[in-house]
Amino acid sequence: MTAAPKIELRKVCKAFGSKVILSDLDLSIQDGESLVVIGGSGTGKSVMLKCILGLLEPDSGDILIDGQSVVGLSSKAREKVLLKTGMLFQYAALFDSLPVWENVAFGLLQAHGIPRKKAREIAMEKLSLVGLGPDMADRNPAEMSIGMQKRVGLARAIAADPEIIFFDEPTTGLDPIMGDVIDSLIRDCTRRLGATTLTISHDMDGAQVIGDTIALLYKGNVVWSGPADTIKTCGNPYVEQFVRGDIDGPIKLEVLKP
Ligand SMILES: Nc1ncnc2c1ncn2[C@@H]1O[C@H](COP(=O)(O)OP(=O)(O)OP(=O)(O)O)[C@@H](O)[C@H]1O
Repeated sequence: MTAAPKIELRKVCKAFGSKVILSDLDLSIQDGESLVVIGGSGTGKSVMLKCILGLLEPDSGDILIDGQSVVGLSSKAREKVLLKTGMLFQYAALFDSLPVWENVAFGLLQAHGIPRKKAREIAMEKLSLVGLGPDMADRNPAEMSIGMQKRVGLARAIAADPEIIFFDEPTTGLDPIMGDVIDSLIRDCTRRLGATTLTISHDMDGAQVIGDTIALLYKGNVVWSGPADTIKTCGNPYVEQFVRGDIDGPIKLEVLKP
C-alpha cells in the first residue's frame, strides 16, 4: 500500500468576490519531499499557503495533512496539527522585544511547554546549525543584518524538529550571494531533519537549490510540475517563459488599467 502524501490539496478553490484565485488546485507532497511552488506575482501562492495553514478557508475542495482533512478545524485541533510544522516567514518576522535565543525558542516555550533552560539549550544547538555562535544568543534581532535574521528565522523554524516546514519567499531582501547561502542552509537543515517542505518563491535559482520538485502556478493552478533538475530542459512553454522572463508567451501579465 502506498503511503498517503504528507500534504495534499484536492481541487481547492478560493475566490475573493468574483476574482477566482485558486481554481481546482491539486497538489501533493510526499513524506520527506521538498516542493517549491513558483509563480509570478498575484498567482495565488500566498493564498494557497494561507489555506494550508488555516488562515483562509477554501470555498471548496479539501486539504489533507497526513491523510487527515485540515479544512474547517476548530482552533484547538488546528493548533495540534500546527505543532508538527515550522515556518520561515518572508521577512523572518522576529520579535525585536526578545533576544535571539528566545525568538528561536518561542514555539518550544509557548506551544510545546519546554522549560526555559532546556529550550535555551535547544535554541543554541539550532543556532549553531545555521552558523550562528553562542555570542549571538543574547543579541537583539533588530541589530542584525537581514541575512542573520533569516538564519535566526530558520533556526526557529527547525527548533522543534518539525515534520513539515513552510518557507515563504525565504530569500526576499537578500543579495544573490546571501540568498544562495540561505537556500543551501535550508536544503541542508531540512534534509538533516528529514522534513517535508513547501516553499513559495519567485526565485528560479533558489527553487533548484531547495526543491526536489518544482511546481509552476499560474492563475491558481499548476501548469507544470516535475523534478527540479529538469526545469530548464522540460520544454513547457509556461516554464520557458517564466525562466526567460519574457513578456511574450502563454503567461499574460495582468496590467492594471489606469
Ligand atoms: N484577503 C484577500 N482579499 C482579497 N483579495 C486577496 C486577499 N488575499 C489575496 N488576495 C488577492 O489574491 C491574489 C493572489 O494573491 P497572492 O498573495 O496569493 O499572490 P502571490 O502569488 O503570493 O503573489 P506575490 O508573489 O506577489 O506575493 C492577488 O490578486 C491578491 O490581491
